[in-house]
Amino acid sequence: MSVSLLRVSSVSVRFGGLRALDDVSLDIRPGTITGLIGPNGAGKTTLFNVVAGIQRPTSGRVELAGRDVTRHAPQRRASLGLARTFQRLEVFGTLSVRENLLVGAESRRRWERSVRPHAIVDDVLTRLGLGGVEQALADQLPTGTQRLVELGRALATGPRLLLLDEGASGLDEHETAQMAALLRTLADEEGLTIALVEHDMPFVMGLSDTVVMLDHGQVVAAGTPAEVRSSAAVQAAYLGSSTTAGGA
Ligand SMILES: Nc1ncnc2c1ncn2[C@@H]1O[C@H](COP(=O)(O)OP(=O)(O)OP(=O)(O)O)[C@@H](O)[C@H]1O
Repeated sequence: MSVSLLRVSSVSVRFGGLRALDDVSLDIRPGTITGLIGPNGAGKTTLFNVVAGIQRPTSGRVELAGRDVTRHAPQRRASLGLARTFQRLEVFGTLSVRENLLVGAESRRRWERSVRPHAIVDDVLTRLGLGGVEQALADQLPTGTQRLVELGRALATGPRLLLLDEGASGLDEHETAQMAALLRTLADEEGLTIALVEHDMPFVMGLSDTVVMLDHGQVVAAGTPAEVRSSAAVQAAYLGSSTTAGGA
């Protein structure tokens, strides 16, 4: 039996009268890529926030590697192997690429005292092909490279589970394909578990092992990309749009 790395059980989040999440459950197996789709306002970011510990659920439970983390602060979850990136690019523009990655590596040292931050950064620079720009200031780099820096900073914390909130947003077709290949390699060769929110349907469907669709805070479809693509819920939500979802 394969053990879930992430288990979300019956999670609901209410903002006043609004049910942003309504009894959501999902399991993510180690080393897999899960794509989270759904129209604007479906609850995708709220679900990420619940998993990351930024949003306390009104009810339900979150387990990371078999441990109940529902009441754990974000930093404690990070120490258990959770990292996330944000919808808006969040690189430190006035720091160099190396310094950006060091922020991630230094935070890892808080819970793993033996790590050598510069060695971690060297490794991430190599894995992401960023060695040539390590001294460049992040905000002087093109969006595609900044997305890699953001990813690199998350990787430098040594995650087991990476939450990517629109990590391919703003990338051109070529960069998007490169990002997909990179994420696939991280999952297949390093066993990294990835959950991603993405509006680019070909990207999600081509990359994910499992796709989960949220609508009005509920899981309305879940399965392989082929299963989800043919589900009535997806057909209804995205009828007439084969390339993008949600319109963001
Ligand atoms: N802090 C908050 N207070 C009140 N309502 C909120 C809050 N955060 C989110 N919401 C509402 O909860 C619902 C779900 O929002 P959420 O951002 O999770 O959706 P999403 O699927 O990520 O949307 P998008 O694709 O546009 O990013 C929306 O109706 C949103 O307006």
